[in-house]
Amino acid sequence: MSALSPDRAAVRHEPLLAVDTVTVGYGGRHGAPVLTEAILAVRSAEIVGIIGETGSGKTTLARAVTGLVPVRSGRIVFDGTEISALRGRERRAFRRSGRLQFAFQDPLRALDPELTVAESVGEALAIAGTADKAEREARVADALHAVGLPEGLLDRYPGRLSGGQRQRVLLARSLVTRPALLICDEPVSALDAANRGHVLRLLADLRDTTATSVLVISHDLPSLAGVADRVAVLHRGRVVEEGPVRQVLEDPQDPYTARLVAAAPRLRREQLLTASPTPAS
Ligand SMILES: Nc1ncnc2c1ncn2[C@@H]1O[C@H](COP(=O)(O)OP(=O)(O)OP(=O)(O)O)[C@@H](O)[C@H]1O
Repeated sequence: MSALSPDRAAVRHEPLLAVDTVTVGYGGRHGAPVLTEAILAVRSAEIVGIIGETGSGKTTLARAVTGLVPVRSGRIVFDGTEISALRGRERRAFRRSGRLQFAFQDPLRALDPELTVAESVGEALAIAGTADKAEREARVADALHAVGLPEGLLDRYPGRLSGGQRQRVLLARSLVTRPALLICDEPVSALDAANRGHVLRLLADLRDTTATSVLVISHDLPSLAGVADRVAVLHRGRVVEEGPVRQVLEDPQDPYTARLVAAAPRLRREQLLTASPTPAS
């Protein structure tokens, strides 16, 4: 597929997630659409980045995939199920399964201040129906280990964690249900350079060791360049370009993408990927 003009071929090969000509708007059927006929495919063990300026519709796309806003037209298929058509009990069951997880934009507000790290991370498992307490504790410990957080933080409340630690707790909470697809909305925007490198590397490790697919939303092109296999460029609610990250960065076909690339700091993919992890405590 060419980088320009994302086409329906991308969704014919039954990827893990297929967003097929999806239009979304707020304020009822007469409000202007903020996402127009969006097409996107995420395959197994692939990191796909969504890039676009503020207000371009990135979060709306993620919210549509997670069922938080209804689609006006088009369909969203996840692992063979048309999730945009699920209603009521079926939709609740799908959500509870934790197969598709969404880590929100703001790590401070997304964590309940009244829950310890252990309670926060364990909550997702309890919701997913993992009743056995010992199993829950083991899975919580595994998830914390996976994101590089020491077990000593299990009993801490979010108010006593750094921004980087909170972001990792959020990731641990999303990972604990072993999702097939993880959607991260601006996972590194609140972090300093060292923590940013660590979180991006975590996402890459997750893909490589557990074949988890990740959809990463960011307005920061260098961050995406360091971790994504493919990127989709959103401009005014439309996917204007989509393709392998190197191709899109080195040979942008859409004028808007070309402007984004030209404006990005000259950070090289290799530099980001070799950023060494920093201790979390
Ligand atoms: N709940 C809502 N009700 C009405 N309009 C909304 C709502 N949420 C978002 N919008 C509008 O939809 C458009 C897309 O917003 P969205 O949050 O998806 O953009 P974004 O690309 O994620 O932006 P940012 O990078 O600033 O997070 C914007 O014009 C925004 O004002």
